[in-house]
Amino acid sequence: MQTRIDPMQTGSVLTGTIIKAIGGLYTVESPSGVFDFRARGIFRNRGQSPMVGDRVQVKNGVIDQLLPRKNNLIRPPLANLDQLLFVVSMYKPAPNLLLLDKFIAIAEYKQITPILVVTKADLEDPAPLVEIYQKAGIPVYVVEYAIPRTVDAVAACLRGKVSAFTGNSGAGKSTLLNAIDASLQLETGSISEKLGRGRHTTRHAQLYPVQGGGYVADTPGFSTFETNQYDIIRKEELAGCFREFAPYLGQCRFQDCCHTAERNCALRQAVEDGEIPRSRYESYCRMFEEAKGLKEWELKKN
Ligand SMILES: Nc1nc2c(ncn2[C@@H]2O[C@H](COP(=O)(O)OP(=O)(O)OP(=O)(O)O)[C@@H](O)[C@H]2O)c(=O)[nH]1
Ligand SMILES: [Zn+2]
Repeated sequence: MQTRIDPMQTGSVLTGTIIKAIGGLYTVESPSGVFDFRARGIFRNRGQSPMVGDRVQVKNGVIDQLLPRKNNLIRPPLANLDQLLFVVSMYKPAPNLLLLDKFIAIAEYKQITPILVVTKADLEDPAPLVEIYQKAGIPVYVVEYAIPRTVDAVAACLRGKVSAFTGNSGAGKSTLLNAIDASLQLETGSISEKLGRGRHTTRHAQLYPVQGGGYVADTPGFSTFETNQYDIIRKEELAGCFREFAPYLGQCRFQDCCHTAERNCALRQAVEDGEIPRSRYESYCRMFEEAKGLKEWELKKN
């Protein structure tokens, strides 16, 4: 624990987390309090840019050093995420498993824990979806607003972690955050108030402290996680982004097995045996085909 210091005082050093970034002004939460700082010009020269979620060192009232990042997303711009909660509704919109598996793979690739949150379970039986993802080893929460503990369970999984929510329009993100806000008591007011306003106008992200530790990230008016050219996974690395494939990798007849059409493929056998969910395997094959078509220059940006 740092002792309380005046961050503007000459010679002072402070370490904290950027919780907000607007127009070159960074809000840093530290053991000494919450302060706004600018960053040294050197970052711009190096093409580095401090991001929300970054751990930084502040010297003489200026952000002087970015501490190493665990991971980062480009859109929304966020560093050091621990977990991504994918909000998927059972009905209108219906689940799109290929899209979901793409996002999950990107999270795995960036070493962000994927978590599935199923909504509108009152409108359509969630059991088949839950079975697929539980079998895949991904944490699944089914939210039913008539049963408060199902909301509390989601709130509890946020404590002590840096989390972000994402999902299709209409999947129920705002509804969920509203419900969570009460059981979680997010500081600095309600996130949900910021959701749905100024949609697609701002792209900056913000971290909201969670009582008991941790943060929830939100991008005002924009909480959809986008895939873009930065989120491309090489075909050789793709199988490693499906956690339930792990026990079978290296077990195939051919060392360089792509697991798409080869004979004596341990992974394909596991699908036949019902050990790997078929829909997950199909997503892998679709993504593998897409990754095969990538040009080297598209991968360099990663
Ligand atoms: N029946 C039912 N309706 C729900 C549930 N969750 C959300 N809804 C409804 O679904 C609609 C969309 O929910 P929102 O929370 O606005 O969805 P969103 O993901 O925030 O959508 P965007 O703001 O477009 O990104 C609203 O009419 C909600 O009342 C649920 O669990 N059951
Ligand atoms: Zn194989």
